Amino acid sequence: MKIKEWFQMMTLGQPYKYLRLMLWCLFDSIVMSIPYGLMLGAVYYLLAPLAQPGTALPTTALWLLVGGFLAQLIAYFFIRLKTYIDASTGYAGIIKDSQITLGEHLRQLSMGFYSARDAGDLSTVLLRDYQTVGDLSQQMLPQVAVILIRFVLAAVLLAAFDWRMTLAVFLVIPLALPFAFLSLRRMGRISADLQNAQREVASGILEYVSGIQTLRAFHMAGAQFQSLKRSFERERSAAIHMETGAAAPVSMLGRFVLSCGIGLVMLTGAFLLTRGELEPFYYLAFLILTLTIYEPVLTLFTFIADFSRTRRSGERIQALFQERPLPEPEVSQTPQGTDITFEHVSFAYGEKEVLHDISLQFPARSVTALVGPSGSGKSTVTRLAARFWDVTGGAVRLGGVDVRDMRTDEILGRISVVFQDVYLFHDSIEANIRMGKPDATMEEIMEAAKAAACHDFIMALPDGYQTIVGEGGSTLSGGEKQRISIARALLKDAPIVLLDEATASLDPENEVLIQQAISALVAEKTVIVIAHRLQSIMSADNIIVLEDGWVAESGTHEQLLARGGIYANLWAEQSRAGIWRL
Ligand SMILES: Nc1ncnc2c1ncn2[C@@H]1O[C@H](COP(=O)(O)OP(=O)(O)OP(=O)(O)O)[C@@H](O)[C@H]1O
Repeated sequence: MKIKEWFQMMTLGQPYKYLRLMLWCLFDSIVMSIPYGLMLGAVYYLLAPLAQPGTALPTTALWLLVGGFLAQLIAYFFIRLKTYIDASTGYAGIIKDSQITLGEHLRQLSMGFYSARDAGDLSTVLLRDYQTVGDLSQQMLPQVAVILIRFVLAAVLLAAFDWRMTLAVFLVIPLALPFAFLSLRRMGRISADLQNAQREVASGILEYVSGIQTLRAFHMAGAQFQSLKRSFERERSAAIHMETGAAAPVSMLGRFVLSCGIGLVMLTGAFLLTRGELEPFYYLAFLILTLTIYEPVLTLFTFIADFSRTRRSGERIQALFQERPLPEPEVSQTPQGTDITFEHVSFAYGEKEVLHDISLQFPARSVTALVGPSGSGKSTVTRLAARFWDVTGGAVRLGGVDVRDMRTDEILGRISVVFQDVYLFHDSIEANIRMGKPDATMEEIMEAAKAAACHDFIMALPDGYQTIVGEGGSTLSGGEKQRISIARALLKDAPIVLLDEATASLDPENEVLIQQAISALVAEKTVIVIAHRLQSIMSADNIIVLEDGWVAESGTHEQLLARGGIYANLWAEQSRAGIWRL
């Protein structure tokens, strides 16, 4: 990876803001290095009388050095304070801005992106990955800046004293680096294991918590917990492996090589000293400065483990940024009417084509039902009508306009979607219904709730419309949730309704109520309904039977029965199964 790309990734796409912060850190590090210079000066003045007996101690110079040291202390206090405050608020700002930008970006991604995405995975990126990158770039990059400054300053200073000693100081650094890079690769592999284990744990927890009721009902909570426990175990052993298998050896190795460096400096110095080619003062100066150079290098070594972990987090954040939204037209065209047509539409999820050159008509203000075996492509058709994805061949038209020539919000503004997987937010019932029309009055909300047959059960709740719904709607029954989602759609009053009929069989009372709510919703609308029970769509204006992504047959209920094809068989099967309750 190029340094520029890496820097872009580590600074969460805001390198200039980050560089400004880093300049302060550099300044801070220069000021922090001043005492070393002053100390060397003091040592020099103290040693001078020893080297030439009879000379007086240069007290003025020594006092000046002490004064300089005090001034540095005061200056450093304020600079440190400024750097600390700026850095903390600055980094927090960088992370926040990047998260907001990512949030905005995610908002623009196609609905299809979400339906194919694991929620645990996304939240890992938004929470854990951001934290990992944030923590490290906050700690590591300033350290790198400090190391660079100290290196350059010390190298210049030392080279001015004695080039042979300078060589001895820096010789071990390139020797230690290859080991560090070798370990970096090894750690890359180990940290990939660790991150996979962490992701597995995050998804496992989410799944366990959301599915706990189902699991308990099937006496599977224990078994599923065992699998979650195994994920925890894997995470733990990967973390231990990371420390013992890679991090510890790297820092030990680095420490060893650099300790050899101190030995080398002492040896070279002693050799030059005995030959009279080096003054004792310079020998002392080298010993002090060698330590100040090696110390940050060691810190850098210990950062290597964190760096490889962070790199993957950074890559995952970038991968989300690189997800492209569906192309939006410059000017959104206005559809004439609300009919939907599929013209020779083909569609594939990745490599797998699931709709093959199909042409369909969904006339305005009429109910068209989609029927067919599981996996025949019914849901895909409804989702393509709302442009969750773009077709791979042909075109989907809304009111004569290709949906690709309309802005997504223009399309979704005309469509009410009532799918099976109803999601209610952890908010009041009123707020959940209001989503359909943010500026609706309370009367309108109640009217919609009445039409969707949920007003009575809402009023029976202790807090009525202000009752807070559990996350995902968990405190309401399936039928109640579905009716609230219908009330939401009724309030939106969009001219097109996409409806996925519930597969789960509901109790007769709920079923009647839902049918009543649906009848209110679909009146005078362009409706595409996915029907699982044929009896509920007998009166549909048109029924399209899909099979393996092809249109097998279409017509009214009577026409299809008379035809004696797939529909007639399905009808006979469902009649035999005695599904009807009416
Ligand atoms: N997000 C997806 N990624 C990959 N393949 C998918 C995706 N969604 C659906 N499919 C596949 O596309 C095919 C058609 O699926 P679709 O959900 O449209 O069928 P369906 O008729 O609505 O089925 P069901 O009645 O069971 O809901 C199936 O083979 C399914 O496995």
